[in-house]
Amino acid sequence: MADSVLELKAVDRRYVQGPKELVILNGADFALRSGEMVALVAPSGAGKSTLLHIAGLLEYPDGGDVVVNGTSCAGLPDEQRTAIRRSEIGFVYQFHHLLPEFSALENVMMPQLIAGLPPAEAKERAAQLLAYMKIGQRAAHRPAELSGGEQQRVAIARAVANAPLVLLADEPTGNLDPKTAGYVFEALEALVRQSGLAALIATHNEELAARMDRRVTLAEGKVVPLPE
Ligand SMILES: Nc1ncnc2c1ncn2[C@@H]1O[C@H](COP(=O)(O)OP(=O)(O)OP(=O)(O)O)[C@@H](O)[C@H]1O
Repeated sequence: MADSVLELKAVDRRYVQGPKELVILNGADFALRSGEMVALVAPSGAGKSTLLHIAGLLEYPDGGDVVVNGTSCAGLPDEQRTAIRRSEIGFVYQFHHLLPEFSALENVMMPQLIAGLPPAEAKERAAQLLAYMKIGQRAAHRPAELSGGEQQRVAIARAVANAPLVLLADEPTGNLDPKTAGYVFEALEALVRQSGLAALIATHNEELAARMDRRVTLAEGKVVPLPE
């Protein structure tokens, strides 16, 4: 395994807005080491989602490279980027993006079935993950029958269902009240620590950010450390 499971190398991202160019990332470098949890803390509009989408191979940078577990993704064909994303990266969004017509269990099984796992194995792993997230008793419920905190716990279980190396989370507790956010973050943290995943988590929540191994922010298009 490479020392850094995820690297951004001199990543550029600009948006053109009418006559103006909005520079979001400008030669941004970042390395996420195996097993570490890093908080990305920056004001609204600074580019956190942009950085996570590029790191998660959901968007292309205008320049630079994303290296996932030693594999350079610049110039890779779409199918290979998708394959790397599916096997190595789990994504949690602020809003759960669960499939409404499927149960919690089926939602967590889905990525595993897409990856070709036999249904019985996918089901067993999904049930284990939901139990680990303390939501096993809600496995048969559809997303609309779950609370916001429960939906996010299912979304987290789904994100790690394929045993990725890296978890990227964009304000995973941003939509929850502080108490529920605390519970959900605790479950997320326990899962990340237990499975040895590396995680980059964008959050506005200073208290949660302080619990991670280190904190970074965005300044002038670059990723810079925040003081301890
Ligand atoms: N497709 C796009 N076209 C033009 N501008 C965009 C596009 N996507 C994002 N932006 C702009 O880029 C900037 C960074 O957006 P981004 O969503 O990455 O910020 P953020 O730090 O995640 O913000 P928030 O905390 O509010 O979610 C914002 O000013 C946004 O308006």
